[in-house]
Amino acid sequence: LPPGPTPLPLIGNIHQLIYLIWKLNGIVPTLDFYRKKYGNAYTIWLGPMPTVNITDYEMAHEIFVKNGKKCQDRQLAPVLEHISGGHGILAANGENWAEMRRFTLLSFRKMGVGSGLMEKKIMAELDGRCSELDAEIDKNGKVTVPVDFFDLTVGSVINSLLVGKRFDENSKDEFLKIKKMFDDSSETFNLFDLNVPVWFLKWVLPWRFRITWDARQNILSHVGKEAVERFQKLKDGTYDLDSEEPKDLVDCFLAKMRSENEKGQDGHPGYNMDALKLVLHDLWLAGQGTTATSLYVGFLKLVTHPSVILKIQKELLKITQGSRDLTLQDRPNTPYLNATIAEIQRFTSVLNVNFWRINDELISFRGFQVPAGTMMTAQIGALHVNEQLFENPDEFDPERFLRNEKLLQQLIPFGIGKRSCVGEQLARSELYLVLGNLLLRYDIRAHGALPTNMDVFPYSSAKLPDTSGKFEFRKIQKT
Ligand code: HEM
Repeated sequence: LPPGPTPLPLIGNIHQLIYLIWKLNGIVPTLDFYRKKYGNAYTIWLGPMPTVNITDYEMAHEIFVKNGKKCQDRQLAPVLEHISGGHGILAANGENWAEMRRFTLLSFRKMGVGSGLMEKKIMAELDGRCSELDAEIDKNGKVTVPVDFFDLTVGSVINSLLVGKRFDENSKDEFLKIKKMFDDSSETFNLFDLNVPVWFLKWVLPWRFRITWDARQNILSHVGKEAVERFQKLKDGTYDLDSEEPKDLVDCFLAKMRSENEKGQDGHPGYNMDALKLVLHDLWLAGQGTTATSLYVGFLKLVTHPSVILKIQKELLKITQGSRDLTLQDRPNTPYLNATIAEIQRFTSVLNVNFWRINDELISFRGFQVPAGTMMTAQIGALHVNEQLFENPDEFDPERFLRNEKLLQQLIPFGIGKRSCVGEQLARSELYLVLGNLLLRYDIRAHGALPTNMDVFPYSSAKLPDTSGKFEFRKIQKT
């Protein structure tokens, strides 16, 4: 195994980890500390289990792409596996996972993700949100924009894709309720919960087990409500499916479920209502907060770097002449905006600790022999602050990606290999269209003091910034 701190029997390196996470104030600085000490591949023992952590792109590629088939299973947090029963995408493995991942990617393609159709949906949502801002600007000359704006825009896009409904003024509260449930459950979920066995939680810390269980059940019934209602209507004959032009992911799933059921014994057993709820849950969980946080952090960075805003606006005005919206087809002609989005994603790195994979065969790399059954991962957060790849990593410097084009490839905000992000195309489209078009339409500044704490729960597995920051938008007058 790669080198690492000396483990103690039974507890491994847990005592050192707890001390360092406390002393350095977070998981990413701790992983970075070990990288500096042991190199880009190092072993940390979580109790009796070794974990191999990778903080370099080339090495991550060698393991998770070249040896991709050997490590497509995820180390599932026992409590989440217990709740999901092995269904869904995030906390599933094997045939069930592969089928649901394939199904989701295919359905996304059918619904136009990565094509003009999805672009239209994103722009329609953005236009709707902007018209609310414009009404306020017409009255007061400016509008104050809190994090909810990004949350609702992204939440609406994902909700229309999944269940065909955007969040408007009437359903805004429903969105905020679901969002709060997700946030609360991520805040309480940490490194400990990722690994501890269910029996231990149930018997020794039953209140902690209840928090996770209740949160997930609540979320599942909220997110799945629409699907259950539609299934009922389908049974009553008051709803019909159009498998050629599905309205949303629920339609795609119900059509597939029907066709698999018709095959009888030969049909895939994974298509049932519990599985549908879990797929919806996973896509909502993985797709909403990540994208909205990237936009919010992006604007925090931009308003504190007004020269970057000016350069983007100059680039965008040149190609749109200020007379049309920015489209996905413009991407090859907006290198500065592309570089800025990359730098925002490097800063945001949404996971403090990436999910571990388990290799099912021995993996040899750089003289190390990692036996089957080891937990391995590319630690994205630590990789993105590795100064060997990203010089002066604490600086917000979009131009680093223009000075060295290879860097774009070495940035892996969506993970790497067989378990990389299913929503990458959708997220990239949203970041480009929302960020670019807002900068084309508005003069954007900070409203009051901005928070500097980018990780309010540095011990949790996801990175959650202080969301109290607000922005002021004023319309840019078109020439
Ligand atoms: C900026 C936005 C996003 C970022 C930074 C992001 C990042 C990630 C990362 C780092 C992973 C884990 C990869 C690994 O295990 O190596 C992941 C997995 C995943 N993401 Fe995303 N994601 C984003 C948006 C989305 C969206 C919009 C969706 C869905 C609509 C989505 C759905 C998923 C799913 C389902 C997985 C699990 C894939 C699997 O296990 O096979 N993500 N994402």
